[in-house]
Amino acid sequence: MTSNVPKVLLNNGTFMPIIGLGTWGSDWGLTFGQRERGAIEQAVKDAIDLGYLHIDTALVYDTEKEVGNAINEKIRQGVVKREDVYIVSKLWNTFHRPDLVRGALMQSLQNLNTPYLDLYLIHWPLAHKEEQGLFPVDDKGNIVFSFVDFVDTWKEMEKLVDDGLVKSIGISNFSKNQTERLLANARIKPVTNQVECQLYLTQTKLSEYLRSKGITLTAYGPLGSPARPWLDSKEPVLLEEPTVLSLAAKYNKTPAQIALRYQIDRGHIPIPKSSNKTRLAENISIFDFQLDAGDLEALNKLNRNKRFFSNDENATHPDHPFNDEY
Ligand SMILES: NC(=O)C1=CN([C@@H]2O[C@H](COP(=O)(O)OP(=O)(O)OC[C@H]3O[C@@H](n4cnc5c(N)ncnc54)[C@H](OP(=O)(O)O)[C@@H]3O)[C@@H](O)[C@H]2O)C=CC1
Ligand SMILES: O=C1CO[C@H](CO)[C@@H](O)[C@@H]1O
Repeated sequence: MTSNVPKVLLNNGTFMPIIGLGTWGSDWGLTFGQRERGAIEQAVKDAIDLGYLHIDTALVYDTEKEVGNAINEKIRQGVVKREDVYIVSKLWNTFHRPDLVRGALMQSLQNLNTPYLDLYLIHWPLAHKEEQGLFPVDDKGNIVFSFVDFVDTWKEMEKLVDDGLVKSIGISNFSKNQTERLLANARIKPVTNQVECQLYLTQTKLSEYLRSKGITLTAYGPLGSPARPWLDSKEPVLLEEPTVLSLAAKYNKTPAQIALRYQIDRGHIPIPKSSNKTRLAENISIFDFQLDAGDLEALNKLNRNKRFFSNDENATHPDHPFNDEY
């Protein structure tokens, strides 16, 4: 398979394609089963045809089966081989207890119909009550917490690498302090921290910290997640920012391409989601230009530390990552 997507060298000697396809169907939020089935499967097939070789999913997205069907179909068609595709999935909060980690991974492998993952992430640093479904709630509708130490979870993640079930492991939504504590106790370093990163939340400090530790930053919601179910129509729209529009005109690119190139030029790995073939093609056509230093600085100035994924329902959990400065 030929693809013009560059790859990033990770701290364990493996390579990750520098842009990935997001597959969180933001259209159905936390209530599964209400979306049109098949859209993600078609998107992944289109994406592979267009040269995407990195697909991001998670057990909790309920898209693993569609992702797996699409990849396996493209393997059957001879478009790609398994080793060409970089598959990322995530351990959900209800499976942090060490005895549950391997079973959760096996469920993901079965859903994806693949013998191994390229990368497995701890989805959030905080745990939820085990064995009561994916969203355990009390009679008031509040999420029920669990207090498993993520270091204990990590030790099980390391064993998955030892056993060849996952090539790399990483973290998601970890703050600097949490990453620091993990590193102090880890035998295998995380290759990435997947966090929200977009023009209103540029993550300057976390990005610098992660770089100093040899950990990449994977940028989720890089387009500002415009289809999130909790969208507030009064909020400014990232892709309509005057700075973004004027740079789009200057470089003869679209606002989305500017937002994505901003991540690439900062050494991040963006994972935009699209189920539309034209936009999929647009989002990957960002390797024929570069933002100059002044323009990067102008984009940095759009930062307002605005999280679209504030995770407020977990704010009282002791491992809630966003009580830390970054
Ligand atoms: N680790 C974590 O906790 C999290 C991880 N993620 C991951 O990150 C991925 C990306 O984040 P996500 O929240 O989906 O948000 P994104 O910022 O990627 O935005 C996706 C939305 O933008 C639209 N879009 C895509 N391309 C364009 C374009 N060129 N111009 C205009 N609009 C466009 C899409 O619509 P359309 O499909 O119609 O093109 C979709 O509605 C997720 O899918 C998921 O895989 C996301 C949230 C949290
Ligand atoms: O990846 C994600 C997608 O959205 C979810 C919310 O609905 C998040 O909890 C999660 O981190």
